[in-house]
Amino acid sequence: SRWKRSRLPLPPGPKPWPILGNILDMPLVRPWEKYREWCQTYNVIFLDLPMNPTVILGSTKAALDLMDKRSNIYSDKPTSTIIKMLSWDFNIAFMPYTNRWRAHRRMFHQEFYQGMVKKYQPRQRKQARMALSWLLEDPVNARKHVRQFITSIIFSITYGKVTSMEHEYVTLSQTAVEGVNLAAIPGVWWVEYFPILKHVPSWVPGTASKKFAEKYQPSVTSMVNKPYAEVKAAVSEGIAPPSLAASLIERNLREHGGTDQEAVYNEIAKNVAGIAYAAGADTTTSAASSFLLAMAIFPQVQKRAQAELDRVVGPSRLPEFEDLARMPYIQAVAMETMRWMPVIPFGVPHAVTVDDVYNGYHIPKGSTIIPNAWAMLQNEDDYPKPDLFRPERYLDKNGNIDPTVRDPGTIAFGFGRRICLGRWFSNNTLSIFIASVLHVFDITPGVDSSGKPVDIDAEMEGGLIVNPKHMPCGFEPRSDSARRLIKETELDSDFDE
Ligand code: HEM
Repeated sequence: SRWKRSRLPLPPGPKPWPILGNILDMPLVRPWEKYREWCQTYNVIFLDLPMNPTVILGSTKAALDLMDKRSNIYSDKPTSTIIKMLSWDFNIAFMPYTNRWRAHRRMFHQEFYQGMVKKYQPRQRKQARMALSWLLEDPVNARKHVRQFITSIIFSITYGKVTSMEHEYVTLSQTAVEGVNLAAIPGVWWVEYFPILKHVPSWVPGTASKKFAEKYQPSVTSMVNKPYAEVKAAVSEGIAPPSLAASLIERNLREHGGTDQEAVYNEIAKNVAGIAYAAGADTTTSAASSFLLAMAIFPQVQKRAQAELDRVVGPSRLPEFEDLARMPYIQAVAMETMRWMPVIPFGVPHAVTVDDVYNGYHIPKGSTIIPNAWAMLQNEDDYPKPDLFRPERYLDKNGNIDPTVRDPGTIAFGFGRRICLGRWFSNNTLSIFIASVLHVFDITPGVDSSGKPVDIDAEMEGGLIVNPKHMPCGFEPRSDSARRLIKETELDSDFDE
């Protein structure tokens, strides 16, 4: 009864206990599966969590009805004690719906809107091509190479440097993202429901959140502060290579230097650069990894994609961005990648700012709204035989993209006013990688470093962001000319340590 400010009933849901509500019902592992089970009969489920009424949306219709059509009231974010304790609240995706969020979103958008991301394509193409030679030389470490090429794209655009995976900035961000991945699973941290716990010293048994924050928080702050400070110093010495951070710093000096606004703008610019890196690297790495896995499991998809590449690109060169528009099957492979193994399976929760009514149910003001993207993208009605990786589902009878089939990106990238700001950029990275890899390689499960055949299946693991549990290791050049094309990319490598 604690949330009932209306005569209407709350949405149905598992029966709560006194005081603890549904805390003990919250699934800690693969939560999206339990959410789907709860939503089997009703699209909208209510969970009574102390201090934190929570609504799970189990269908695309419910998510669009509320988070898109009513985005004026569904665009807030839940206040999370653990995210604050980790200092991850610099991330736009976790910011409340305030002027501070607007200022961050505006600045981010200026650097990553659909028309702007074209300028990043040469870097994306180059790094995707370098990944080809790494996959050829060292196929058993495919997972590392995928991460490396994507991290290099984002880091070089953001801070003007190409780094190795061992670089401090890369390891800092990996640790920071590992922290948020664990922190953002609803129900794991009791401090969310009993914030008093954050004041209990970390040596007291049972204060896991405090110890957890002590472990991860320093990496989060360093990830945001250190590379930005380095670029700032280089700008003042006049030696900064071109980068997003450098251009924001220069613009700030030009437009706000010496005014009260300078510090405000500087803080936003630092966060925007940090978010590009933090929100962009692991998400796109997950998508590119699940693409490789899907290819090893569904070889017939490779064959069809390769036939299209042979027709449009031919054997004597690698694919260019301009080719993509003429390759609907490759576009469909990219779309199916976003559906088959959703990168963020239960979305990034929103919050509703006023009491609302949906389908005759009362949705209390302040409720956390969790869109179960995985269930939406695995829904049989929209995507028949959802376990299968079938790019054909997006094509009409002439082989063109069929606009009547829902693009999984409209779910996988979130909803309404909070939809992902990096989606065009990320689509470009993924599409050029897909086209380049399929153009030159036949992908198979392969053998591991001890020569044992690699077992693969479609299992995914993780928290907020998931990754395929298994990665293929078989990357065989399709022909001599393919091998030659891969070898030519090696001449192009560059690293700044
Ligand atoms: C496969 C890749 C990616 C996926 C699946 C993904 C998914 C998402 C999702 C689900 C959200 C939350 C949306 C919501 O609250 O409804 C989000 C937010 C965001 N993403 Fe992405 N993302 C990806 C790549 C990127 C990249 C490459 C960047 C940056 C270059 C980026 C920047 C952001 C930002 C800044 C937000 C916060 C938006 C806001 O709250 O206003 N993302 N993303």
